[in-house]
Amino acid sequence: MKIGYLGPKGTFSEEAVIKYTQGVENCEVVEFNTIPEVINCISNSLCEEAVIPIENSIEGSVNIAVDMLINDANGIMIKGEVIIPISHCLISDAPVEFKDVHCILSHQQAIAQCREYISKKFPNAEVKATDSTAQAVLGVKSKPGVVAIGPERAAVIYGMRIIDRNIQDVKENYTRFLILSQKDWVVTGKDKTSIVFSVPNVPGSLYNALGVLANKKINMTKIESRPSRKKLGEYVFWVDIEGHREDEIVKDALEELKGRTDFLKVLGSYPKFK
Ligand SMILES: O=C(O)C(=O)C[C@]1(C(=O)O)C=C[C@@H](O)C=C1
Repeated sequence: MKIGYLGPKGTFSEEAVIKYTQGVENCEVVEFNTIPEVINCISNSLCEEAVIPIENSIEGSVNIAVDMLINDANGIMIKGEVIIPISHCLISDAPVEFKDVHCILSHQQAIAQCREYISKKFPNAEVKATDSTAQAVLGVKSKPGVVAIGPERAAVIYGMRIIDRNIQDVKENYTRFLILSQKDWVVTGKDKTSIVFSVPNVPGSLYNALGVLANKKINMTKIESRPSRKKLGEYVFWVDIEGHREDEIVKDALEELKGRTDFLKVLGSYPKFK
C-alpha cells in the first residue's frame, strides 16, 4: 500500500506516518512537496492513503487542508487520525551566534507556533515560508546566518546543527493529522465522525442544526467555521462528533440534519486516536 505525505524526509508529517504505520506491513511511503499535492494523491490514484496535518494546539487549523477537504476533495474520506507532540528546534549548517542570524526559514504553521520566540530573539531577521520544515532545514545548507525551524529528526537526517530546542511558544504542543483514503473506517465502538455543512442565513439556523446533536446527546468534539468562498459573511461549519455514521443514533441525526442544512457532507467515520 502506498501512503502519501508532506516530504521530504524529516518532516513532522513523516513522524505522523511512522506512528500511523507502526506494526503495519507492506507500506510504501511517497513524498509530495505541498499539502495540496498530498491530498490530490488520493484523487489521482497515486496512493491509497495520505496523511495530512489538520490542526495544531497553538495555531489552530491548517486552513489549506481544511478548505480542500470542504471544497475540493470529492471522493476522499477520513479513515483515521494521529496526534503527535511537536517540538521545534532552531537549526543551522554551521555554528552561528544569534546576533548574526539574518534569515529564518520554516513552514508557515511552524513559524506561527514560534511567533513570540522569533520576535523576541530575532526582531530584525527576515522570515521566509517554505513548503515544509524539512525543506527549510535543507535550505540552510552552506548559508551562514540562515537558520531553520524544524524537527530534531530533520537536523539529524541532513547532518545539521541544533542551535536551540523546544522553541515553540507553548511547550506542550500537539498536531493532529488525518489519514485520507477513498473509504472511511468500519465501526469500532470508539469512533468519531467529521461532517461539514452550511445553514440558511436566518436567525437560529446554526442553533437549530446543533440542536439535533444536543437532543440526541451526541457529543461534539470540534466546531469550526470557514468562509463559504461564495459571499462575504457566509460560512461553512466543520463539526466533529462522537460516534460512527453507521451507529443508529448518528444515522438518525445525519438524516435530521439534512433537513436543517443547505448542504451537508460526511467526511468520514474513524477510530478516535488513543
Ligand atoms: O512541515 C512539516 O514538517 C509538516 O509536516 C507540516 C506541519 C503543519 O503543516 O502543521 C506539521 C506539523 C507542525 O504543526 C508543523 C508543520
